[in-house]
Amino acid sequence: MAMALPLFCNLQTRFISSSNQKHLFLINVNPENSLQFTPSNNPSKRFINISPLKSGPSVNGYSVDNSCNQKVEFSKEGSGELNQNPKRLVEFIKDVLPGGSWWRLSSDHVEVVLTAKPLTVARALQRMWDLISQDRWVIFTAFSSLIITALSEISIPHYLTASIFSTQSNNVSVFHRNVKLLILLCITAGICSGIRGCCFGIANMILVKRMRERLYSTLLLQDISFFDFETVGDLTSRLGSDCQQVSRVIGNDLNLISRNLLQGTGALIYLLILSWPLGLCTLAICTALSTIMLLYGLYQKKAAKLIQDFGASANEVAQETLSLMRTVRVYGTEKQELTRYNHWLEKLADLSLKQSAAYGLWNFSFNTLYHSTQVIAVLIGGMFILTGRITAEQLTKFILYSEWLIYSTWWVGDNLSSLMQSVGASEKVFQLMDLPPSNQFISKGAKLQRLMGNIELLNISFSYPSRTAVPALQHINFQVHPGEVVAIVGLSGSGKSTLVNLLLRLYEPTGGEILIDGYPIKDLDVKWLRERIGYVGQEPRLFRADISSNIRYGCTRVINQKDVEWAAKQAYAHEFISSLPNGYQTLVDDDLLSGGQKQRIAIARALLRDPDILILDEATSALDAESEHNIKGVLRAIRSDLKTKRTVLVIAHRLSTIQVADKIIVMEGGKIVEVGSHSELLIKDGLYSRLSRRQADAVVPS
Ligand SMILES: Nc1ncnc2c1ncn2[C@@H]1O[C@H](COP(=O)(O)OP(=O)(O)OP(=O)(O)O)[C@@H](O)[C@H]1O
Repeated sequence: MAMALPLFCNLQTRFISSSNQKHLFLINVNPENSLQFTPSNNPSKRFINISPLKSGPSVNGYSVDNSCNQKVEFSKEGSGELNQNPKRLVEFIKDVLPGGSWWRLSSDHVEVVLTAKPLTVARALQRMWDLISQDRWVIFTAFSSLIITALSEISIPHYLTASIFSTQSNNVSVFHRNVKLLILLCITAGICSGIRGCCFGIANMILVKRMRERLYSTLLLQDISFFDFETVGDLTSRLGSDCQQVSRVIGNDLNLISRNLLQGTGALIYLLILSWPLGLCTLAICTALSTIMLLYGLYQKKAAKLIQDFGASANEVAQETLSLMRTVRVYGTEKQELTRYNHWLEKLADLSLKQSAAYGLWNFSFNTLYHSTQVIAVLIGGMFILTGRITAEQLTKFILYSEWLIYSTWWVGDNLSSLMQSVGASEKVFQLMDLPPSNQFISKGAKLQRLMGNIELLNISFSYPSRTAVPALQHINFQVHPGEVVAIVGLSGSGKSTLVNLLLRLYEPTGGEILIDGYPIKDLDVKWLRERIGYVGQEPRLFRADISSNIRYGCTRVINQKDVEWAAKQAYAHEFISSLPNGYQTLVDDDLLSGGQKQRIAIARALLRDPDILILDEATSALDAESEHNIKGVLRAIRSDLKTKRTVLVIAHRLSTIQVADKIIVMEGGKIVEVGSHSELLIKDGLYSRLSRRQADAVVPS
């Protein structure tokens, strides 16, 4: 079986960062060498995964058409060829020997030039301490009991040996005293070890909870453009498995490292006191062990970081596929999706293989060095006994303590590598946690006494942060007077929803200014403003909750069930809700209702807020003809009812919906091309009248 590693001849993905590390760019180098920059707020993001599938390069497991893709073939069935070619055999051996190319950990052909300063262990521990410091009593209790346990345990071999040798010399009183001390030490070590375990467990739980809390709240306060770059799968992976991995630091790694460091130091001092030449031999072996351990730890840290990344990518694919299960089923792409998921699983397996091999090497080194300590101790110690420099009791104590020392070194090494892994995993979590909240949540804007609903757009231009080179809106100017019903129409992709996004301040315009009641929108308190806007999006999503809660969602004024039902009646949703077995208490989610029903609930949600500005973005697209007629009735009522006078912006493809509008704005390619009433625009015989005619033709058979 041959494994193909494609060379990306026409597409390279690189990450560079500007000096403040806050702006990253994705650069696509195409064959003409023109560069496309895509900025991001998120320093940690792998914007795109370019990785080889068996058939060629891919974007997150999807194949990318790359006609001039060159392939370099590596044979997995190397052994057959290796037998025939001794030169290849030598190369193969060189590759798999420690330090060879097989051990190299590659981040899947995505070259990360710089994301943020790599996180050191000290810095990671400092960050963890910041999170947990307000409950420092747990840590102090844990460490105090750890010290008592370690000291008790390390004293046990001394009294154990002394007890045995005191019986040999028939010294009963010394024997009794030693046995009593042994019992006391065992009980103390047992109790303190229990307290230690419990306190470290609590500290762990507090750490994970705070990390998740902090990360989640940081994510919730990010600009909407941040979510254009990040995927849900990646973020949930950071919140889930990455935080869990980090939790091992206090409960496991630090706990064991401290205990063994303490006991190892105690054992070393004891050994040097017993016999310094023998002690120095053991120390030399432990130093060799520590060096190997350090290298192994660094390797594990890098591997862990990659495992987190690949795990997040696998999660991303699974999340996407499972949430689009209906599409997958209808198009019969189960196999393709499995391949896409498998792609990341294979990468994970490959990494785990390297990790296991490294673990094997580490164990081999440990075992060899451990047994050499025993041999050296018996050899040199035996000679020392023969020359009368030490007693048999001292040599026994020496062997017991040197074993203790070497095991402590091994434990420290093992847990240090686990600590490195956790630090590797925490890197992205802390990077995300460090993202500053969106400016909208920091700046305190003005709150007007009341919102009249006058909207003015002055020379507005905009391009999405993820596609800065393509303008979505260009030099838009229009005004909506209070109480007016204004419709925005145009071909798909002409920028209608983008306009709404700017009005809702989901994005900030790149040029021009929006005025609300004469005030620049960016000077107004964004929360206050949004509370006064009712918005129904193109594809309203429902929360997994009962219908009543879904309608009440986000409503800040005091309301009761009657108000909820009033809003539902206004949106012509009351009838279908009442026909459900549990009425307004029926549990729904995004999949349990039809598109039209979801839209009606969303319209009820918007109306319940009693907004001064109502924005309906294709809010009637999924409604049947009768419901649409009813909604048109709502629009008419809004226009005529002076009590509920509000400014209404309607985006609609079905031009029949918006004939009642006071003004119709026609858009094309991000620009306004026509403005007028329905009849004025028909007379103009421009884009609107063309669209109108086309829709009429589609309805009336010729
Ligand atoms: N989050 C985004 N990131 C990058 N580009 C976007 C984003 N959302 C929309 N665009 C692009 O902006 C342009 C305008 O899109 P917009 O959604 O405003 O069109 P629209 O007129 O509302 O279309 P439709 O009637 O199909 O909803 C399109 O070219 C679209 O591809």
